[in-house]
Amino acid sequence: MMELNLFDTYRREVVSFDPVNLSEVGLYSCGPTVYDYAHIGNLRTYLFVDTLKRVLSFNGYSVKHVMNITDVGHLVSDGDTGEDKMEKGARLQNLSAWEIAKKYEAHFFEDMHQLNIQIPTIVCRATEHISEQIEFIKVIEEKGFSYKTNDGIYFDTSKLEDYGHLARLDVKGLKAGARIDIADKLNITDFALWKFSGKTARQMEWESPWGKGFPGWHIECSAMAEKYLGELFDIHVGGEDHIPVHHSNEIAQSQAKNKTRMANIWMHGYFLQIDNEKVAKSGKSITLSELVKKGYDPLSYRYLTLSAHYRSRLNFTWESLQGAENALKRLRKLFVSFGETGTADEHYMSRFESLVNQDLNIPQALALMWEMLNSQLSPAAKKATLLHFDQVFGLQLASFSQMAERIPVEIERIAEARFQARQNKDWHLSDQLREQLTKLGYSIEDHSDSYKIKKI
Ligand SMILES: Nc1ncnc2c1ncn2[C@@H]1O[C@H](COP(=O)(O)OP(=O)(O)OP(=O)(O)O)[C@@H](O)[C@H]1O
Ligand SMILES: [Zn+2]
Repeated sequence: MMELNLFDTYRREVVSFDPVNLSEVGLYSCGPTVYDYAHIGNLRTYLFVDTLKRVLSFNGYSVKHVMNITDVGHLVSDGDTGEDKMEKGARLQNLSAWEIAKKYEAHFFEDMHQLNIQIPTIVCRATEHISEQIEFIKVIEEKGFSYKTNDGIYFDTSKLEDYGHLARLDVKGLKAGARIDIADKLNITDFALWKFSGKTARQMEWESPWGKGFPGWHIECSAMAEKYLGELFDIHVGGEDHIPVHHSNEIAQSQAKNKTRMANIWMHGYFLQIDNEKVAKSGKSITLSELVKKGYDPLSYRYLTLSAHYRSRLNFTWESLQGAENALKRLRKLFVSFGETGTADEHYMSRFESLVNQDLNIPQALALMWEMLNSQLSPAAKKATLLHFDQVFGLQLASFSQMAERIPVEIERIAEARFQARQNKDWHLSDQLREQLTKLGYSIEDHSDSYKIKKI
């Protein structure tokens, strides 16, 4: 087997992957905060995690992937101040925090499905692991790494010699230049482990040895990763914004309790940007269903993300999405035109493996795919090689049938009218149009904000 090399943010270098346990790789990725729709920036990070997982499987590893759902405790500001994003979402949308969590978690998995992202082995909600988080904080407290203020229990980052190593934080410099109010905190980098409910009534709160309240955002990942993957596992993943705060704090908690840095390799996906600004819920934001409504195939977005290396920022434009869609359509046409599949080509397979194993060089692997398609290989060999590559790309070529692209305009028109009727809650008209489609030999698969036409 060829060596697999991955970039470790902790060491700032490409390292050879050497799993803790050969029979199963332990992978943890930070999941969504379910107070709003995920935007395509968030989805870029989940696509990166999915590609990483596919590369691990491609190398013969079985992967235990754990992902959390943040449904409590993620405050509006990274500095442990401001409202809880869940409670704020609930207030703005006139739903309970629990309803908000349920609603957006369902939307999130819908997006995952549309992008052909494999579901993690274990999905764990923060609100369902409160006792594990309390136990974790208790040990941190016993070991002398915490202190109490008026509004909660805080982690004392000055107790660790190398706090912030992951981010190469200049803690002394931060202190000297501090202009922000650190309230009752002892150090600017200290963070909440448990927050008290205080005077304002909360929808989500629990009893604890320190009083009624809720966990800080970072403790859920340390506690749940340890529960499902142990004190030291293989790879921990998230977006680049997690490096200075969230992941630095996860590491601090696990160092205090277990004397480990949680994972041997820390990997980070870089931002999707629009006009060179981070795509963000509070700023420029586009959702997957907006792309679908404009007529794009979700997998075109997947293709677009494959065209940039995960450690470089990607600037989203509609032109680039259109380019990806054109490429994907061409790929599907070629795939179908090749007819029966044959034997994959050894030479291209080995070049492909060395590219994906070199810190996931997917853009070059994609270029290699086009080189192979334009080569002198037989159609049957091309098809087999393409299917081999698609284990990593995840473009679902194997299940793509020619029919998918040949929906008659008339059928599209009726389906769209039915979608509009559904949006207007005109159930009678919507049912009539569905019947009409069934008679014409088509069925509709409904999604929350879109639909898919299928030949019966
Ligand atoms: N523009 C972006 N490009 C790529 N990944 C992103 C982007 N914005 C956030 N992420 C990542 O998406 C994942 C989900 O994060 P989460 O649901 O907490 O959203 P968020 O960080 O609150 O998003 P936002 O900043 O838009 O409010 C995290 O791993 C985060 O690092
Ligand atoms: Zn996390």
